[in-house]
Order: sequence, then C-alpha cells, then structure tokens
Amino acid sequence: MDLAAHRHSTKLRAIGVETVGMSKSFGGLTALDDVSLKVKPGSFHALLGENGAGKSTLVKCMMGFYQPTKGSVLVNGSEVSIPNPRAAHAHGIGMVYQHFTLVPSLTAAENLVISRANTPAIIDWKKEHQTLDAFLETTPFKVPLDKPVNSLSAGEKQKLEILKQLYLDQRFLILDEPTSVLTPDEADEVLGLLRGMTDAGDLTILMISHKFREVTAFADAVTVLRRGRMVGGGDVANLSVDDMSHMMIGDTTVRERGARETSLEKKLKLEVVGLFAEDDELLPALEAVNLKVHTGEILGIAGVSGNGQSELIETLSGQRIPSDGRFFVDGKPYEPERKQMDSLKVFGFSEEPLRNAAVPRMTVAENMAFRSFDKAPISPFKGWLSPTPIRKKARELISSYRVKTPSTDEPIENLSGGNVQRAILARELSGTVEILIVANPCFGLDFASVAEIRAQIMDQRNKGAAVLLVSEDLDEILELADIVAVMSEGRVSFTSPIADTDRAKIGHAMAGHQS
Ligand SMILES: Nc1ncnc2c1ncn2[C@@H]1O[C@H](COP(=O)(O)OP(=O)(O)OP(=O)(O)O)[C@@H](O)[C@H]1O
Repeated sequence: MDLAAHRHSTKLRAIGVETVGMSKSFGGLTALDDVSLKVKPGSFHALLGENGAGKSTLVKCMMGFYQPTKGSVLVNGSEVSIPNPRAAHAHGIGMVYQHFTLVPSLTAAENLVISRANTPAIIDWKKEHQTLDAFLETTPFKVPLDKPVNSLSAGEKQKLEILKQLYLDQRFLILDEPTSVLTPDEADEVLGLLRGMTDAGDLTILMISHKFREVTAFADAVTVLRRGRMVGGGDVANLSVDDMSHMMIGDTTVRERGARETSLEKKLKLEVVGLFAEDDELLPALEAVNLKVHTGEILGIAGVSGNGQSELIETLSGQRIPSDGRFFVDGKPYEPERKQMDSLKVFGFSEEPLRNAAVPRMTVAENMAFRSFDKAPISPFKGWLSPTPIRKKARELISSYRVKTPSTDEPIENLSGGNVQRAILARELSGTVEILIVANPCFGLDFASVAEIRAQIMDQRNKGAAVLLVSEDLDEILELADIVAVMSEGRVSFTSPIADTDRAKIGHAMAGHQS
C-alpha cells in the first residue's frame, strides 16, 4: 500500500489545541492580552467577540501567520513551535477561510491532489482516484469529484474546502465565519456534518461566528473575547444568548430598530429596465433584469453570491458598463456618474469596502471625507484638503457609528474588518439620502453593529429613501425588505411582497428552483 493510501486508511483522531497567555501588540495597540483558550479534542468550540475584539489575531497566532508577543500553543498538551502556517499544518491545524481558495477551472479531484505538499511531478491519476475514493469513504462530505469547481454550488465549494483540510490530515479546523456564503439550508447541512465528525471524535472545530443561532445549534463550548481579553465562556448548554451577548459588549446598549412606518405616499423612484451586463470573463452576468424601487421602500435582492448581484451593484454605481438596458430616476433617464449621483442624492455601499470604497493607506479621517472632499467646509479651495474640519467631522462620525480606531489619523487598513465597514457606512449614510444602494452591509459585523446598521437603513427608508438592498443573508432580507426579489443565474427569478412569502419559498428560489 502506498503512503497516501495508508495514511487515509488509519483513522486519524481529533486533536486538542490550547493557547497559554497569548498576547499580541501592533505598535502601541494591544490586540490580544493574555488569552488562554482551551479547545478540547472532539469539541465544537465557538469564538465570539465584537468587531475588533481580537478573534482573527488569536487564530492567526495559532496558525503561524503572526508571531505572538508572548504566549505559547499546546497541541494535545505539549508545547509546539509555530513559526509559519506550514508548521501549523504539520501539527494538524488547518483553517477554512470565508472566501474560497480553490482553483475554479480545475476539478474537485485535481484541487485536492495539487493541494498536497508532496504532489509528484507526474501524477498517476488512476491511483490518485482510488486513494480519493477510499478517503471519501471515511468522511460524511460528498462532493462530485470530476466536475470543475466553478460549476459547483457555494455549499459544495465550502464542503470541498473542508474536505481539502481533512484530506491534508488537519484534525483541528479553524473556521472563520464559514457560512457567510451559504444558503440557510447549506449552512445547516455543513455545520451538521462537522458536528457529526466532532461527536465521533474525528475532528475538533474552532469556529469564529457572529451568528448566535449557529453557536447555540452546533457548538458545545464557547469563548468570548472583548478588547483583546478573554471575558467568559463555558458550555453552550449553560449559557443563554443574553449571557453571551452581555459578555461580548458589556453594558453597551444595542440600538433598537425603529418601526416600519407606512404613512408615506409611495412614488416610483428608481427603475431598472431590461438590464444586460457581462462579467469580467465576458460571460453573461445579467439578463433582462427589471426592477422598481419606490420611495419609503426597501427592495431586498436575495440570492447566493455569484448570481449577478455584484454586476447589478456595479452597473448601478457606474463601475461597470451595461451591455444593454436603462436606468430611470423619478421617471427621467439616469446615468450613474458622480454629478448625477450627487444631485439626485444617490448613495452606495459596495462589497469589500476596504478594496472597493476606501484607500487603505490613507487615514480614517481622510477616508471618511471622500464623499465631501471637494465641497466646503472640508475643502475651501479645490484640491486642498483641510485637516481640521476633516478630523472634526470624522470624530463625530466615529462616535455616532462606534468605529473603533486608535485615532482619526490611523491608516484605515489597520482597523478590523467590521470597523472599516462601519467607517465607510458612516460616510455614505451621513447626508440626506434619496436613493440608497447597499450590498451585504452587515457582512462580518457583530450583532450590536448589525442592529445599528439595520436601524440606520430603516431610518433612511422611513424618511422616504428608496433602498435597494442586496443581501446574501436571508434573515436581513426578512427583517428589512418590503419587497423581495431573488436573483438566480443573472435573472430575477422570483418577486413578492415580503408579507406574502416566507423563508422556505425564498430559500427554494435562491437554490435555483423555479416556483
Ligand atoms: N496588522 C495590524 N496592524 C495594526 N493593527 C491591527 C492589525 N491587525 C489587527 N489590528 C488591530 O487589532 C485589533 C483586533 O483586530 P482583529 O482583526 O483581531 O479583530 P476581530 O475580532 O477579528 O474583528 P472582526 O470581527 O471585525 O474581524 C483591532 O483593533 C485591529 O484594528
């Protein structure tokens, strides 16, 4: 029997990992302060904490991406040295990221085989397939091996990411918000399978999550971080959601969303007619999309990512030229370019704000001033940025949107993901808004920030804004939208007032079934 076949025939068992007194500073900032986390072998452990609490820093230290300032890692009780991710892998510690890392044009089998450090120069595919089949027998995850990855659903891709880690013999998996790209059914399926493997003692999971529902349904233990310190945790069975949220934010009050007001007279505000667009590979991404958004209304676009939503947002915000179709605002033709956006008060919030809507190396204050940088009082003379009003305005926004930053002068790229998002949203929502176009505004945010941002969006709607909300989070659509439209393969496949539909019907349409 060859080595790979032998490896997969001996059943590998879950391993336990601990951090002892782990601290990490970035310059003067202590991101992690004396954290001792114990994840028992075969447990499903959740790591909770608000944005910027230190979760990513902790797991990056465990994975060898960062060297801790102090502290150590134990694997099955023995101290190990993890100078880099390769060393973490050698100790059986692997990580599954929010975003996919597979090669789209290769098959699942090819992706697995090339992921091995010891892939031979000439691959004996017959033998590899036999080994893969034998390996699949040992896991509950089933994925078609011979299809290119780009033809798999998001759920299948996520399963393949996990399979890849198991194939590489990682028996301690760190998952960073693993379900953010999945439909609710896919999320439950993937987490259920993982829970089965932990119960069987084959795997240990450490999952970063902001979703209490997932933590209570699938995790058995939890650790909560706040401002870099471990503030609590224990068995999930002994903790309520209130206990966990209190550990996360202390006595900070969570903003309640205002009621949905219906008194305003509705008027057609934004219309998309016969929109066609291509993606970056020049393949059809949008086909004959028609949408209407009225004043004082939120149109929620649901769908699994990659079904045309990004292209829709990009065409509406002038970042992609449509191949056909027209936009109207107040019944008049609309071109999404800066001048019209300003005069018609169209505001937008794109996905991945650090990449698409910010200049990473510039300061928080400068990034918050972008929208208004060529207008008084920020710039009394064109082209000259006046730092004092920029900082003053930034300080106001930082406090009302609870952006955690050491100062207004910190480069925005040093903020945690959630805080970059809050800074950009603060910038976009701070003026008078008539049309608001937002994509996944709460992606990766902690529950208190989610409540805050959703309240802000509802406020804008109640004040009469027409809101187009693209979201992969069905709970967000159910909570905010007046009308829901589902995008599937570049088309609007389903539309309904939210009151006349439900989670199952929308989920069904998201999965690509015609109803
Ligand atoms: N490379 C870095 N340089 C400077 N500061 C950093 C760096 N990485 C993280 N930080 C800071 O460390 C703190 C912890 O950030 P971290 O990303 O670990 O938080 P998190 O809990 O993962 O947050 P989120 O839920 O938003 O992802 C934050 O204040 C962040 O600004």
